[in-house]
Amino acid sequence: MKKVEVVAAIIYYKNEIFCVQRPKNKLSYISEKFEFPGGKIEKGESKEEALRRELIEELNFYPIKIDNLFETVIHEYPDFELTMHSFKCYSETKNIRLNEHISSEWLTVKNLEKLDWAEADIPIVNRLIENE
Ligand SMILES: Nc1nc2c([nH]c(=O)n2[C@@H]2O[C@H](COP(=O)(O)OP(=O)(O)OP(=O)(O)O)[C@@H](O)[C@H]2O)c(=O)[nH]1
Repeated sequence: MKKVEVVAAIIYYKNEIFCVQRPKNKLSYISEKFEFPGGKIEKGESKEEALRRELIEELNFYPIKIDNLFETVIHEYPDFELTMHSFKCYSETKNIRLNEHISSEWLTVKNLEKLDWAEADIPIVNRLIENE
C-alpha cells in the first residue's frame, strides 16, 4: 500500500488550539474533515523543516516555539498508510490566515471532540484530552 509521511502542528495560543478544515476531496474520509495544519515531508527535509515550510505555505505562520515530538500516529486509510508526526507549537496571535483550508476554529482541549476530525487525528485528540 502507498505510504505517506506527514508532519502536523498542534498550534496553541494560551489554552486554545488551532483546528483547520480541509477542502472537499474525492476521498470521502478526508473530505471536509478537521485536521492539524501540516503536510508531507519532502526529500532531504527534517520533520521540523517540513513543519516550518508547511506552516508558511498553508498559513503564513511562523511559530514562536516548536516542542519536541508529541505523538506519531500510524493509520491505515483505504488508499494509503499514513504516518503522522505531531508537534505542539506556540503562536503569539490568534490572527492566522488560511491559504488552503476552508475554515478554522480555536478550541480548548475539552471542546476538541465536537469537530469532525480525520480518523488519523483521533489518537492525537484523545491524548491531548487525557493529558489535560
Ligand atoms: N497535514 C495533515 N494531514 C493529515 C492530518 N490528518 C490526516 O489524515 N492527514 C492526511 O495526510 C495527508 C497530508 O496531505 P496534505 O495534503 O496535507 O499534504 P501536502 O500539502 O504536502 O500535500 P500535496 O502537496 O500533495 O497536496 C492527507 O491525505 C491528509 O488527509 C492532519 O492532521 N494534518
